[in-house]
Formats: sequence, C-alpha cells, structure tokens
Amino acid sequence: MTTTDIIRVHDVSKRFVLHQDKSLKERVLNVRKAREHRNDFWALSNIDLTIQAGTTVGLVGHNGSGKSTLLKVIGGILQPTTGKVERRGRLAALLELGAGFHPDLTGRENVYLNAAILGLSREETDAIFDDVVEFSGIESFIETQVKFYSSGMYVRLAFAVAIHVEPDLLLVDEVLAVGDEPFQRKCMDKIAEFQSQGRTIVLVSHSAAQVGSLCDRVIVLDGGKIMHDGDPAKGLAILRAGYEADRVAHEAEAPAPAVDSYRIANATATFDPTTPDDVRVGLDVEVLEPRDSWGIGLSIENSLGTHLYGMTTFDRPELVLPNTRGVHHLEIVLPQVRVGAGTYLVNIGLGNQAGETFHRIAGAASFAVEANDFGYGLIRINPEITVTS
Ligand SMILES: Nc1ncnc2c1ncn2[C@@H]1O[C@H](COP(=O)(O)OP(=O)(O)OP(=O)(O)O)[C@@H](O)[C@H]1O
Repeated sequence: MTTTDIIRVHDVSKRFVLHQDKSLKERVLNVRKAREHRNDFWALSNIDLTIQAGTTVGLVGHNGSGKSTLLKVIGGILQPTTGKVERRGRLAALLELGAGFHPDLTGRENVYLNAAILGLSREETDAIFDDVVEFSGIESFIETQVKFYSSGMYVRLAFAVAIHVEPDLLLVDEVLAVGDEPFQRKCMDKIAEFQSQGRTIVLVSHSAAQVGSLCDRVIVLDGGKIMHDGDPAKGLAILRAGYEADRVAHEAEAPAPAVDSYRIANATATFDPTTPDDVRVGLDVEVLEPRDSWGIGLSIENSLGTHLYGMTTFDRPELVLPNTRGVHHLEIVLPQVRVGAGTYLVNIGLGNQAGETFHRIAGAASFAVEANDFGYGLIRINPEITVTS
C-alpha cells in the first residue's frame, strides 16, 4: 500500500455454497452425498481495486450483482474465499439493518457497545454520547430496548454512532434509504462534511442522483465482476444501459396488448442536440374502427423508472386528429428537453376522454442523450462562470 491508499482489494473472489436439500429428512439421508448436492455460487470474481484516502466511491449494479458482498469484504465482515484485503485506519460501517445492535439492550447500551467495538473508551463515548443522541433525534427512546425500534429508528441511531466515532473510512450500504427525507438530507450533509475533512467513504446506492452528486468514482458491478471503475457519469450511463437492456427483454416477453379500434403501428423517437434539444416522436396510428373521438397520451421516463413528463392531446381541444380508416402519420415535437445523459423511454397510449384505452405500449420508443454539457445530473446545464472581483 502507498501512504495514500486506505483499502487494497487484491484478486478477491467470494464463493457462497447454496445447499439444495430441502428437508431435514433429505439432509439426513444424503449426509454422505451432501457435497454432491451443494451448488457453488461465486458472488465476487477476481476483484482488484485500490481506494485512496479522501475519495468517495459509489458501488452500483443490478440486484444481486455483488455490491453488498464487496462492501462486507472491504469492511472485514466477510472473509474472501480467495485473495486478500488490506485496510488502514478506523472503520465505521452501516451495513444491514440492525447489524451491530443487540436487540435486548437499550439504545444507550448499544451506543456504548458499538463505540467500544469501534475502539472508543468509556470516557470517549461519554464525551460524544449527547451529540450522538441529538443527531439521531430519538432522545425519548434511548432507554428503550432496540428490539422495539422501527427500522428508521435503528438507522438513525446507527448512523449517529458511525459518524461520531471519527472514522477514517465509512462504509454505507443502502440502509440510509430507510430514514425519512429530513433525516436522509441530514445524513447527506454529514457525508459532505466528511468529504471536506478528507475522510474516505464507500457507499452502495440505487440512487443515481445520490451517486452522481456524492461520488468522485463509481464502480459498476455485474455478476460479481467489475464492469466499470472510474468516471461517475460513464458508470451511471453503463448502469442505465443495462437497465434498458433488461427492460427491452422484459417487454419482449410481455403478451401483446388487446387492440380494437386504434393501433400504434409504429413509433420512433429521436433526440437532436442541434435544434436545440428537440425530441421528435414519430407515430403511425392505424384507425381500424373509428369511434366518436380519440386522443394520444405520451409520457417520458428515464431508465430508472422516474416519470419526467406526460401529456395528452385532450388538453389541445383545437387539435383535430384524423379519424378515417387506415394508417396516419403524426409527429410530436417536444422542444428543449434538457435532460442529462442517458436513455429515455417514450410511453404511448391511445384512448378516449371517457378513460377507455384502445392501445398502449410502455416504452414504444426510446431516445438517447449522449453527453452532458457540463457537470452531471438529471438535467443538462451549461453554466456561465465569471470572476467578478
Ligand atoms: N450468505 C449468503 N449465502 C448465499 N448467497 C448469498 C449470501 N449473500 C449473498 N448471496 C448471493 O450473492 C449474490 C450477491 O449478493 P449481494 O447482496 O452482494 O448483491 P447486491 O448487489 O448487494 O444486491 P442488492 O442490490 O439486491 O442489495 C446474490 O445472488 C445473493 O443471493
């Protein structure tokens, strides 16, 4: 390790053994054959990485890609099957909900127990105790056994302890998502303060916004292997592309919707950064059986499923849509769609004002925004920066 390295993960693989025997009887009968019945599963394969002190690293990936396993291996909570992990400095980890807390002890007793595990003396814990309780915001429950805590209360107390023991390295799994919004904001402020103090943070998050704004490095895991290690915007783009591929595969499996009067025959969407930032949606609608009236609904979502925009033609009463049998081509231009880099889905539905749906295709078309103008995030901004004194 160089002096600035705080973690070094060297060729680490982690195998879990999944036993397939279902019943105790089967297990007793198969006691000799147990080895034949086990299924090895590699949750991590040949992971190499070095984390420098003072950096904030985000671990992202699909469910089951190995993020939590890697975080636990980094934290020494799980031993790798092969390879080794070197670590320096004081470590505080917020992993599974309730991990590190004894259910029969009170909040107060758990604070002392946790702090002791993290290397603090009784006097040192006395000195931080009031701040821990104040930060957690659960003063009135501090003498209650933690088995009676809600999941939010667990996380509040665990995070409060973790940040007050002055760790060099903070590991945070998805647990923070459990807290309510004001508490999450308070945690984010604290994490930002940690960053400014030069501490190291490794976090697992499903929130692209959180990772994009906090991390200076993103590691994308897929099937226990590193797919990307480095630039956060690129990492998040790779992750989104993966979600999009899954969605397309899922759509392909979905049964075709019932169609009676109107049908979406074709849909395309293109993004043109030169126009500037127009999204052009081309739509072929086949009128099979004309009704009194019909309209189009359109919405845009990102590949993490966040709904960004929606409209219907019913809100434009002056618009007259063709209503004779045959295929009609329409174009809907959405100007100035200043969304950040990523792939976006266009959902289209045909129906009437009474709420009847004739045909709807989720993800009827998609468009890609290649790059951000400057910085990163859900929207694209090109800031003007001037020095005024
Ligand atoms: N103790 C265990 N025994 C057996 N398999 C395990 C164990 N822990 C994790 N796994 C498996 O290892 C794989 C990786 O799990 P891990 O929890 O690291 O994924 P993750 O990326 O954090 O997922 P998520 O986003 O769902 O939290 C999963 O397939 C999981 O089922």
